[in-house]
Formats: sequence, structure tokens, C-alpha cells
Amino acid sequence: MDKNELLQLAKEAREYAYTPYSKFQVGAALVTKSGKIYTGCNIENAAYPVTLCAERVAIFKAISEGETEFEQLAVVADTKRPVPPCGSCRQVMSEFFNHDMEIYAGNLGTEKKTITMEELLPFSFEASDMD
Ligand SMILES: O=c1ccn([C@H]2C[C@H](O)[C@@H](CO)O2)c(=O)[nH]1
Ligand SMILES: [Zn+2]
Repeated sequence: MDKNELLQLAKEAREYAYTPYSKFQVGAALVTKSGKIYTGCNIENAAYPVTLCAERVAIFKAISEGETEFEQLAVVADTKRPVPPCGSCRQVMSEFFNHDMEIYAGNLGTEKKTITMEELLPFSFEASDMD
């Protein structure tokens, strides 16, 4: 689907972010190969490390409904540059996304960056490394 439309859905999902601690709201929108869209927002916790990022919420929502193949992911936050997904999310993404899958990072304005999974996390540890 259109990159800008997906970034807009991520921006709307961001409004649901539960961020009493950081006050930093993030939204994500994930397109499946079957054509569905799963959104996510970051959800924090008084025990800080329990926090889940917007990207992982969107991915886990999809996985928990039987979706395992994905086409595009958008992520948006109120940042100067397009928001970079954290390392934990990159590892989770690499579990489910093909190397050539496109990730769109954006901000609340017009800054955006398209990056592939392979560019986002090169030389990533994968199941096949345990063969
Ligand atoms: O790509 C990112 C980066 C950070 N966060 C969240 C985690 C935490 O709630 C807050 C500050 O790190 O932002 C995300 O959801 N996605
Ligand atoms: Zn993350």
C-alpha cells in the first residue's frame, strides 16, 4: 500500500500510546501479505523494562491472529529525524520479515526514510545459524 497512507495509520495509532513515564509516544502500522493492517503503540509499565514498543505490539498482534507473512511496516514518533526502531524491535522484525521488506520511518512532519530489513539489521542472528 501507499507509504504515506501507512505512515498516517501509524500516526493515528500513536495517539493510543500509554506513556506516563517517558511521555514519548510511538505508533506503528504493519501490512500483512494477506492484506490486513495491524497497528500498535508503545505501552509502558511502572517496572520500566516491561515496556513494549509500538513495533512489537503491531507484530505480536498480527502473529497472535495467525499472520506470519508481512509486506510493509511504518513507525512514527515526534522526533526531528525519522524515528529509528530500537535494537530489540530490529531483532524481532528480523525473525519475521524478509531481507527486502520495507520499513518506513517517519515523524509528525514530513521527514521519512525507507529502509529494508537487511539495512536495518545486517548480519542478524537467525534460526539457520543454529543448524
Ligand atoms: O522505535 C521505538 C523507540 C522507542 N519506543 C518507545 C519505548 C518507550 O516506551 C519509549 C521511550 O523509549 O519509546 C518505541 O515504541 N519504538
Ligand atoms: Zn523497540
